[in-house]
Amino acid sequence: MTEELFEQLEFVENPLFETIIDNLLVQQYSVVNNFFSSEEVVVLRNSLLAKYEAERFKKSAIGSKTNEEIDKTVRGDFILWMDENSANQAEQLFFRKINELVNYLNKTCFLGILHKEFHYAVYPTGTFYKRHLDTFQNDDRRKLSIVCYLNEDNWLPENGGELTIYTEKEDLDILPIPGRIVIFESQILEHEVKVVKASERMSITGWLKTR
Ligand SMILES: O=C(O)CCC(=O)C(=O)O
Ligand SMILES: [Fe+2]
Repeated sequence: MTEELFEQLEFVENPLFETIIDNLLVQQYSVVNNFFSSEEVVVLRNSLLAKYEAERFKKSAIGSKTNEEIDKTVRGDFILWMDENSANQAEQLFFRKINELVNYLNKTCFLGILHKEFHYAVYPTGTFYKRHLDTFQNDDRRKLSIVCYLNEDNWLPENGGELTIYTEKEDLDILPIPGRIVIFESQILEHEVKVVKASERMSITGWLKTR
């Protein structure tokens, strides 16, 4: 029997995914270290850097994918949208893992995730993304936000660039440690990227969407 067929017949509980779901239910966010191994991070970072150096990134904008406006006082990162249909090997690896999570969420939580969109992001020194809600971007179909950090191993607290999530209880500062992913409720949690003080901050950010 192929693995795929087996999966369709028997539901296998995944402890990591169960932890993510628990976290989301209790606190509306989940921080997972080593979601991507250090080898996978290297592969993904090299893919990002190759495209960044080929100048395929553009200045980020606010608004929806089709209704964009550039405002450097809000955000200063450079982005490149990923296309799953023409994914290179690194991106195939990325989407395999993300799809595993999406399928699990749909099976266990009936989240009804039908679409997803992801982009690479580079925040050069001095850039930031002011406090916002991801659904301000004219997109109320965004259900879960996912950020995956691709920085070098030696990302130090003094480099800045923390993701700060504003919960009812606290302001949570999360360092963009390589391999770490952060998942949170797009429609509920405001967040920001603090000023990057040294180095270039590299990531993949995306949204799981309904309808
Ligand atoms: O890079 C991050 O930590 C968060 C990015 C973000 O908030 C966004 O792109 O909407
Ligand atoms: Fe955001």
